[in-house]
Amino acid sequence: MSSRLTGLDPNTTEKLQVNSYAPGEHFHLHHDAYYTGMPTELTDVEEGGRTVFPALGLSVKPRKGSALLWFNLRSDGRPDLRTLHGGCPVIRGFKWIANKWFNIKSQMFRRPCRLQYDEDDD
Ligand SMILES: O=C(O)CCC(=O)C(=O)O
Ligand SMILES: [Fe+2]
Repeated sequence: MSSRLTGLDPNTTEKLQVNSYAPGEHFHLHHDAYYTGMPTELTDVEEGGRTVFPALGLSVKPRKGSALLWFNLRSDGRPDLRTLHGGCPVIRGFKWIANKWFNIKSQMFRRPCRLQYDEDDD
């Protein structure tokens, strides 16, 4: 299912990773080394638990059944530093997410390294 949504090669993915956060729990700001992750929200959270991207000015409220997809690495394999993100503390309720990680290996045919240099990539 996730390879249909992402258009990526499903052969170099990690096993589905399920994480839960109780009230007060959070995930510090970080960059992920996988090519892309697709956290899928398994629950609605009463309050808090947003996923935030401070460099992009984005904050996303967890909603049951929704998935977030972004590319941590550029097509040349270097990290895209704009993807710094974290999970804000849950205030009320519980947050459960399932993460599907795609490695960059074998994605060169689906998302080839571009010949054109794009300044937006830096
Ligand atoms: O819980 C979140 O909103 C973010 C989770 C995350 O970034 C991760 O699992 O790598
Ligand atoms: Fe992450």
